[in-house]
Amino acid sequence: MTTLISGGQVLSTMGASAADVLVDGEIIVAVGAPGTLGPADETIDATGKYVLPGGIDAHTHMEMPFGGTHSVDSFGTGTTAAAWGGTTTIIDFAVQAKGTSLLSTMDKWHEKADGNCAIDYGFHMIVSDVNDSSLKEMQACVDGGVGSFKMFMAYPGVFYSTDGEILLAMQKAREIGATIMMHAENGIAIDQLAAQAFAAGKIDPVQHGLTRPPELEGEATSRAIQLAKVTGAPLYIVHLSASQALAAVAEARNDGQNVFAETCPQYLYLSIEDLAKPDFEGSKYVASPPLREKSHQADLWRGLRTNDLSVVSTDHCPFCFKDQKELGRGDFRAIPNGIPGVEHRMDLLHQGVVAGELTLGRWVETCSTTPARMFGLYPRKGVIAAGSDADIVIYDPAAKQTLSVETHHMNVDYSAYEGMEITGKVETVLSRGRVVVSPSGFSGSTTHGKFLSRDLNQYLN
Ligand SMILES: NC(=O)NCCC(=O)O
Ligand SMILES: [Zn+2]
Ligand SMILES: [Zn+2]
Repeated sequence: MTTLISGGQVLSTMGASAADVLVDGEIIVAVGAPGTLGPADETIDATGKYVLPGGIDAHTHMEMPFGGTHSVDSFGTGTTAAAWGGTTTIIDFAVQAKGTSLLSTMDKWHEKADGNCAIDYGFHMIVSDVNDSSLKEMQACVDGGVGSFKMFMAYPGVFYSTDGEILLAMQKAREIGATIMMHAENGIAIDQLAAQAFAAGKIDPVQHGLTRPPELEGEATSRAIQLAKVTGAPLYIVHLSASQALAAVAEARNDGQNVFAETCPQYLYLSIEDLAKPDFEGSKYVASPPLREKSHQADLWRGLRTNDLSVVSTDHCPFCFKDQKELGRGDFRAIPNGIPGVEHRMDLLHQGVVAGELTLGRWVETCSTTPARMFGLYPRKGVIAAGSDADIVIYDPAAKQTLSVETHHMNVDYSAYEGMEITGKVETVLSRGRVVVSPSGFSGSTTHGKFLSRDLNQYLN
């Protein structure tokens, strides 16, 4: 079966150019001047639209156990919502519980995801129990296509690793060519501040932000960078939110160190004012690192332009307001951490293009091409080119939409972006050549997505 996408502006990291795209089965077979390809079994008219590589969200948490509950999107509902929003690949986190092995964790995540995804998916591994055997197992994870390991300087007693444990994992990563991803917040200091606030009767959601000051993200980021320098391991800072952390990343990159960072749409658009909303509404915005003062946002947009921030991921981790966020009424420390967003990343970053913060090329680069390159998926994913998977988004840059819980497809009872007006909308999405979203609705299936075993040799290009 062949499909011709004709008349559109094909986007790459270089910007837009008028071209047609021919798909045969699951693969793009040609990209050519308008009118030069085809005929095909089916033609999709993309006149006036962008034709871009499907989004790659390198940071999601489907069905994640956290804070005594689970994030509410299953792999099925979460990947379906992702597809609606123009994301055709996710990389989710398998979570090692203390006392368990990395390999049994990987098996468990395969059981959850395999046969249950609407789009292709890979895994990173969260290492929360550093010991001789888990260090050894890191190589087996790499062999199983999982070559990136997230560690936490936050959440003492849960996911937290000491500096010594981080050093050991970084040494191993350096030895086997893997990447360490870091949740960089000083969790030991934060827990003291949070306990003091609670003891003083300060219980509201905004305290989550006030007790996690940006300096403690900056400090942890600098510490992770120094540990990476000593060990020679590449480092990827996840969900960077604060100007102080960005400055540390920029300095390391200027010095030529292999340090990379992502930010997330919530840090570009939402702020501590959302966390301070009355009637416990602020709980909808509790995530770590927390939403910051608005003054950080301009620095983050600049970081995206200068490539000190290389990737935009969502850190999609949805908990319902009712029954889940509610667990922390009376104690902000018990509010499950996470904000839903897997469906909206492409639209929200397109707003950056509309506002003049990003070029079209940078939109594609931060949301698709760079995550593909960094995590061993390029050129199979992240580019519209002959030989690549036909993961293609046809995007109408002039369409208008309003984000809302009433219209989104994520399995969560609120939208963090309720009422936000967006210019631009996904019109059609192909996942490996199959139309999964079109103006007639969702036509995919949650058995379509395949596990992506990632190639370490492609990492961090
Ligand atoms: N970010 C967050 O609040 N929840 C998900 C877990 C994590 O990424 O730290
Ligand atoms: Zn994290
Ligand atoms: Zn996360």
